[in-house]
Amino acid sequence: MNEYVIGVDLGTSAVKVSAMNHDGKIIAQQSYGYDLHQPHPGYNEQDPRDWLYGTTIAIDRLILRDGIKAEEIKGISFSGQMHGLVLLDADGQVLRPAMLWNDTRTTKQCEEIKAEMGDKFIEITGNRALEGFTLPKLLWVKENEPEIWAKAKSFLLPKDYVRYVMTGKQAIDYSDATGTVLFDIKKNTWSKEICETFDIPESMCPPLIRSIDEAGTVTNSYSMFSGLKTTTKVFGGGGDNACGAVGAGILKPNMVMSSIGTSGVILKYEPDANVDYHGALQYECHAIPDTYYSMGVTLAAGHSLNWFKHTFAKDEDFTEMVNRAAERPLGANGLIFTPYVVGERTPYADADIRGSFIGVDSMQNKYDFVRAVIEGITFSFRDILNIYDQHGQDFDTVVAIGGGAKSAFWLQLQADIFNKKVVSLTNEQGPGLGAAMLAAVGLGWFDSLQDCAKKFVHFGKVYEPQSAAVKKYDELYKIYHQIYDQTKDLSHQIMKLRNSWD
Ligand SMILES: Nc1ncnc2c1ncn2[C@@H]1O[C@H](COP(=O)(O)OP(=O)(O)O)[C@@H](O)[C@H]1O
Ligand SMILES: O=C(CO)[C@@H](O)[C@H](O)COP(=O)(O)O
Repeated sequence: MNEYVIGVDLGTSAVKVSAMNHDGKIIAQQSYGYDLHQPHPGYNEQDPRDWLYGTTIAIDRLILRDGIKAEEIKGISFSGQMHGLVLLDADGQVLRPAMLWNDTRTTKQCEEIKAEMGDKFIEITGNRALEGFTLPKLLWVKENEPEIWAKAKSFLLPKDYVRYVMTGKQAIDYSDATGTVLFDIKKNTWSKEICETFDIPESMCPPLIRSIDEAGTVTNSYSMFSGLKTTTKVFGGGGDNACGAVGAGILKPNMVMSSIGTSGVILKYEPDANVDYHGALQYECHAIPDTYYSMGVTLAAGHSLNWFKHTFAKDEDFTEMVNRAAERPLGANGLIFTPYVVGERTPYADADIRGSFIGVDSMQNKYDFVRAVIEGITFSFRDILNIYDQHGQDFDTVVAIGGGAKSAFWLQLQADIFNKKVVSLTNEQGPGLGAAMLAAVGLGWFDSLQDCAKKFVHFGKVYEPQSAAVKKYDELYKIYHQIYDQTKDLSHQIMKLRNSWD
C-alpha cells in the first residue's frame, strides 16, 4: 500500500496542500483561496471557518481528484500564517473574525506594553511588541470589545484552529507560541510575568507541543465531515516561516532564506536563544526542536504586487504581467516604489507609513510600474539584510521560496539587489514541504529533520549576481533607502486626516 504525508500550508491568500511519499516526492497538490477583509485602514481579518472549509476541500480534492486513498494518508501537519488571533468561547466556538498578522490597529496597545515593561519585555520574549503580534490583539479586544472578552476562554493561532477542529484538542507549537509574545523564550514556557502584568489569564494560553509531536488523530466528527480516516495522525506543525525554513533546508547557521509570499521575509537559522538583536529583528523558536531563527518582515511583499495587479491589471495573466515588467529597463525608467501599502514592520515598525511611487514620468508605461513594485519589494528585503550586516552576520547564499520565487526574473533580481547567490527549490512550496517533513519525522519515517531534508529538499537553479546590475541597483538602493524618512511625516499627516474623517 502507498503511504503519504500531507503538508497543509495555511497562507494568507490560500491554503495549499501537498501529498508526499517516503521518497520526498510530491505526488499531488491542491489549493483553495479565500478572502481578506479590510473594513478600515489597518484592519486585516479572515473568517477561521474559511480556513477550515478551504483546508477540507483541498484535502478532499487530493482524495477525489488525485486518487489518493484516505487510508494511505498516514500523517498531516501544518504550516500556518503566524500571530493571528482566533478567540474561542467555553464551547470552543469562534467569537469574532480572526485578526491577522498584518492587522495594525494595535499601536496604542503596543505603546502601553512598552511603557509598562520596557526592555524587560524584549529580554523575556526575544521581541519588541509589534502591532501584528498576538498579545497586543488580545489587549485590543479586551479594551474595545468587552462583551466578547467576557466570553473568551482560550485563543489559538490560525493553523492551531484547523488542527483543533480535526483532532478535538487545543494546542500550539513552540514556533508559533514565540510569535504571540506571551512566551518566555529562555524558559521555554508561557510567561507568568507577562500574563500577570497585562491581566491575561494563563488558562487562555493553549498547551505547548513540539512541531514534530503528535497532537491527536482525526476525530469521528471530522472524519464524517472530511472523508479522512480516524487513523490519520495529526502533528503540531509550525509558523509558516519556521516551516518554510525547514522546507528550504535552512538547518544550519550559515544559511539564510528569503520568502516572497503575501508578506516578505529574510530569515536566519540561530543555534541558541541568546543572540541579541535587541528587537530589531524577530526572534522565534524554530520548528526544529531546541533551535531558533531570527527574521525581518516586509508586511506587503507579494501583497503589494497583488494589490497593483488587482487595481490596474485585473484581467492580465500574472506570469505574463511579470514577464512584461522584466522587459522594461532596470530601474523602471526612473520609478521607485516603497511597499508600505499596509504599513511596515522591519526595519520601520510603523503602522501609519504608506507606500509611494517616486519619479513618475510620462514616458513610463504600466509595466515600468510593475517593475518598480517588484524592485521596491526587493529593496525592502535589502533593508533587512542591512540589519544582519550591522550585527556582523555573514553569509553568501540565500534560498528563495514563496510565490515570488516562481519567477526566474525575480530570482535574478534578488541576486542582483542582495549581491548574493540566490538558490531556488525545485518546487517553490517551501512551507508546505516543511509541514510534510514535520509529519514524516513525527511518524518516525526519519530520525531527524536533517535526515528527512536529505530526501525531501531539492535545490534548483543557482542565480549569481551580475556585476553591472549589482552596481546600478546599489546606486538606486541609496535613493530608495532615503524615501522612508522623507515621506514618513507626510504619510502620518494623511493617516491622521483619514482617521479624523472616519
Ligand atoms: N507567477 C508569479 N510570478 C511572481 N510572483 C507571483 C507569481 N504568482 C504569484 N506571485 C506572488 O506570490 C504571492 C503568493 O505567494 P504565496 O507564497 O503563495 O503566499 P501566501 O503563503 O501568503 O498565501 C502573491 O502575493 C504574488 O504576488
Ligand atoms: O507575520 C509574519 C511573520 O512574522 C508573516 O510572515 C505571516 O506569517 C504571514 O505569512 P504569509 O502569508 O506571507 O506566508
